[in-house]
Amino acid sequence: TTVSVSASASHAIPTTLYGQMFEDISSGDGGLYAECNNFLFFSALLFTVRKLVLQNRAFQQVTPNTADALNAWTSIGSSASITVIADPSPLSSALPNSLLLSIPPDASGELGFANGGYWGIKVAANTDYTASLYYRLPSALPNGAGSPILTLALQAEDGTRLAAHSTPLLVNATEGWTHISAVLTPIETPPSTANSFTVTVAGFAPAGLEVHFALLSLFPPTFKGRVNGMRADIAETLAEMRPAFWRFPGGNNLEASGQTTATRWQWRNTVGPLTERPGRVGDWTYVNTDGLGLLEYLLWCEDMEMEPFMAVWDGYSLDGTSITGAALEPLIAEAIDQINFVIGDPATSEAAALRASLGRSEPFALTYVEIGNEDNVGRAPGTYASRWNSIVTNLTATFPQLHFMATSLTTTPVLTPTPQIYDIHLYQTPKFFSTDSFFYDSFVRNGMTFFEGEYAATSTNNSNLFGTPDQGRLLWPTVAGSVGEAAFMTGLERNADIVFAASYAPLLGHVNGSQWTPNLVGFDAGNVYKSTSFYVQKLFSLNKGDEYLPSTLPNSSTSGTLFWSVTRWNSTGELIIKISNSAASPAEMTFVLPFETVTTMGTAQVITGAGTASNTPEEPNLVTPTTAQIPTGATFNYTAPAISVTVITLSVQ
Ligand SMILES: [NH3+][C@H]1C[C@H](O)[C@@H](O)[C@@H]1CO
Repeated sequence: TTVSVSASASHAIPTTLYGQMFEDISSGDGGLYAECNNFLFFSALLFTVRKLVLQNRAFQQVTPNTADALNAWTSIGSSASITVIADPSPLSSALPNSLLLSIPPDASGELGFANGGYWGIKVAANTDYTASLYYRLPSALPNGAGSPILTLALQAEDGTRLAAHSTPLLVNATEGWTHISAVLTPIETPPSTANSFTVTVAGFAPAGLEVHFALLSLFPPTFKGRVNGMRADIAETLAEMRPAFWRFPGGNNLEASGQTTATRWQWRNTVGPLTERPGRVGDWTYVNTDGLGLLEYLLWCEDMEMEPFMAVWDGYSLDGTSITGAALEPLIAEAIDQINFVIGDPATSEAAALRASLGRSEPFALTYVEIGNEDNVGRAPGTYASRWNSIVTNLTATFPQLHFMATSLTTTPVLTPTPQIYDIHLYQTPKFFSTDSFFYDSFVRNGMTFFEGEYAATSTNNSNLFGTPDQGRLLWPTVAGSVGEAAFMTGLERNADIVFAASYAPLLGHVNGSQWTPNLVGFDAGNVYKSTSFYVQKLFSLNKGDEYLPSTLPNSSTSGTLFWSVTRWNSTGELIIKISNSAASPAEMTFVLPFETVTTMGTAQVITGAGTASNTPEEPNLVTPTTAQIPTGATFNYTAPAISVTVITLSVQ
């Protein structure tokens, strides 16, 4: 195949082209959000039947006085008993439940309870873990009872205490809640992640003891040291691909999961002190703590130098019901407040003043707001057109500088005002992606632009893209799937005059249990797993170029197996040639470049392997990119390996 390249760019490659889509789908609580204790409750849910309402660090949205409500906590000491209760004088109205530790008279020893982390807690020597909790004593201890000692500790599987902090219980803390926080710094690294966070009391009077506990938290070091921040190893992996944007909070998890609007994601419940965040029954079978909330998302975008692509709820519930007309008005007001929390002026907007009160008076950068998620005709009762009209008319009037993204099908229903942007999602087979990089070539150029907000090869079975593994569903991205996605992405670059952003979905998933596979990045308590598709996303994102150079078109028929795109960094003239070869045999290519002086040595970064090969926890680095110097020139040959992605970079004067 000979590829002749034009010297003059046809269009820019937008800086926003490659980014990340996020929603809490075994990815926030128990993942990117660094709180350890959540992991445990989350795992309890995943291990047990879906019926459970997920427990988390603050017993949010659970049924008190049930075994389920304790699911992830285990008592320490046979005479200690623990129960989750609806506290008669709760820590806050947002957190009405607490854990009651009861120790009977004449008990002795260290008694309490433990939390085993989400399939474990990673503990490393010389690392600071911030443990905190609230406690209160329902009744004063008898005089002369002395002060029982409360100990927060990290404990290894064999019972070794890795780090501990002890403090006397304030025996007169009978009415109010006492907050304690301690930094636990182990001096040794335990042999596994099967560690526990323990809370124990000792030295209590013969009369026994009752203590209420609430909002028990254990944080490891976070990305950039942010308080209530992100798990550093996962964050650093995501940062590797230098994403240009972050779509949040969903995805399905934005939506209302029941008949009522009460189950939608509500931004106000996700900001402010953790004691004021009630949590929410999310759309992926577990309760979200909402410890990862709107402000945390916005600060994360700044820490990662990403643009927020923020969604507002649009009145659609995942059960297919939706609200329109006057009933939407309060939700439109809520969306206006949500946007004002991000960009408003504290002097004129209460929501912006709330942001300022939380320490951020300056507005955040925001350009794009998505109206709902996947609210296409197939899922909504055809009310998207009226909801879009009500919402966007109001938001445009209030925020004329923002660009709103529609989530319905581009062909129907007709929307007014006419959307400037549609968010298109595409889940398909590796073969589809390998042969359909021309998806956008036929789109009319009428000013409409597109956000490919979710795409992934999900299954080898094109008649069941979301089935089970034995029906073809991919558990992990495969080389064939990643090669297909790369072919598709060469098409995104060829059509970057109308496609301004794209993100693989879902971004993150826990390898011990999640609601969706495949995911771009997997993780467990101690590790992060980079998939073959992650490497493709990273290679393309780091080697974007900023202008597209037209070249000989690939074979766009369904027999096509070889796809490429040529871009350039305008400032340096450096060329980037991305190639996807999905054929089982190598592809001989000749590149004819219209430049006088082309370097005779270029760099080729290659991802290749068996089509069914995946990076898994068992073989996390089975397929990783290799880098080689290759002979180049004004005309040069390159052999694209079978089932491979190549990114060639070469300097041109
Ligand atoms: N159903 C998929 C599409 C939806 O937007 C996401 O929540 C899901 C996983 O990426």
